[in-house]
Amino acid sequence: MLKVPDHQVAGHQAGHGHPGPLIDDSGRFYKPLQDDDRGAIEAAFYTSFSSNTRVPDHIRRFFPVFYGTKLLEASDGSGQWPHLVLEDVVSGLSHPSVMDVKIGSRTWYPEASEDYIQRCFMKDRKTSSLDLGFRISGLQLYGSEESGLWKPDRKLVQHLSADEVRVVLKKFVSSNSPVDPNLNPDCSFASSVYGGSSGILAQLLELKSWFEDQTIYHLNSCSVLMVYDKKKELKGESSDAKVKLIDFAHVTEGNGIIDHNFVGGLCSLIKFISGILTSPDECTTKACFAEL
Ligand SMILES: O=P(O)(O)O[C@@H]1[C@@H](OP(=O)(O)O)[C@H](OP(=O)(O)O)[C@H](O)[C@H](OP(=O)(O)O)[C@H]1OP(=O)(O)O
Ligand SMILES: Nc1ncnc2c1ncn2[C@@H]1O[C@H](COP(=O)(O)OP(=O)(O)O)[C@@H](O)[C@H]1O
Repeated sequence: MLKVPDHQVAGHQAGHGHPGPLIDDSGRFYKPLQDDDRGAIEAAFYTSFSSNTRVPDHIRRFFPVFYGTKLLEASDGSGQWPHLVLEDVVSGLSHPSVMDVKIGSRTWYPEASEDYIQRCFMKDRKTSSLDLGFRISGLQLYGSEESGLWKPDRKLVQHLSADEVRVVLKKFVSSNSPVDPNLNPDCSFASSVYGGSSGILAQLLELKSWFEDQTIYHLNSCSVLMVYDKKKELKGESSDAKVKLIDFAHVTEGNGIIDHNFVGGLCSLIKFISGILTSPDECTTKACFAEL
């Protein structure tokens, strides 16, 4: 049975004349192809990437598995619509904590239309992208049985300062309530989710070392999705923290040049996360929580 995912944290949702993603019980995520160049570019990227022998296997695991495209009844009831069939990277998690981080200080690229460049330019300048090299596009995490799911306003999280971004990255790996402005995030899962030989930081560093060298693709406006199961962390079990790259609607050819916009953003995100691991107790001002 297909259903609308409640774990979607950013991107287009059903409404305003276009369908949104769907999931099924077998762990697949169906992303509607956008009906302009973006759909064709993303489908072409997945097709090229899946068969590109220059992509090492240890890097391939950071991308959702691609199962082709399929015509499906659109989630907004508008009829049959082509969808990308992808691995649902959140499937099987009971209390999924999910954060979508759009990488790059600029989301525009020279090949785009002038109108698109102008829109991106304004968004990059107004959000944290220009200052930090990335912006949090959206997130969700479980607070507690009482407070339930915390899904802060997307527009708010995109515009945070460096201090506020640090707070959100701390909340993401904390056991205490994310909604209480008087609580300093305890970072009790930082070492298991961000740290360790297979944690999020190690995965980001592995990606970085490939992106410092690869010149095949430029991942414009692409996101890092960070995912783990908070329920497992609360029970002291391994939560299989994962990093996946998503959203390839603006990929262009690298033409022998490294994707320095992506590498820069990744380095900046890495610096924030490694700072939390080395100084989890660093005092965070109350003003930062109040905003959220
Ligand atoms: O429609 P909006 O204003 O929500 O903007 C979309 C963005 O949402 P956000 O600015 O983060 O709230 C959205 O960003 P996210 O994927 O949510 O991070 C995309 O940038 C989307 O453009 P495209 O599909 O990548 O070409 C953007 O869609 P377009 O405006 O380019 O259609
Ligand atoms: N393969 C996937 N598995 C699970 N969730 C996904 C997957 N791809 C995307 N998502 C969810 O959908 C959101 C939007 O995806 P994205 O590809 O960025 O769409 P858009 O092109 O509309 O911006 C992400 O923030 C994430 O929550």
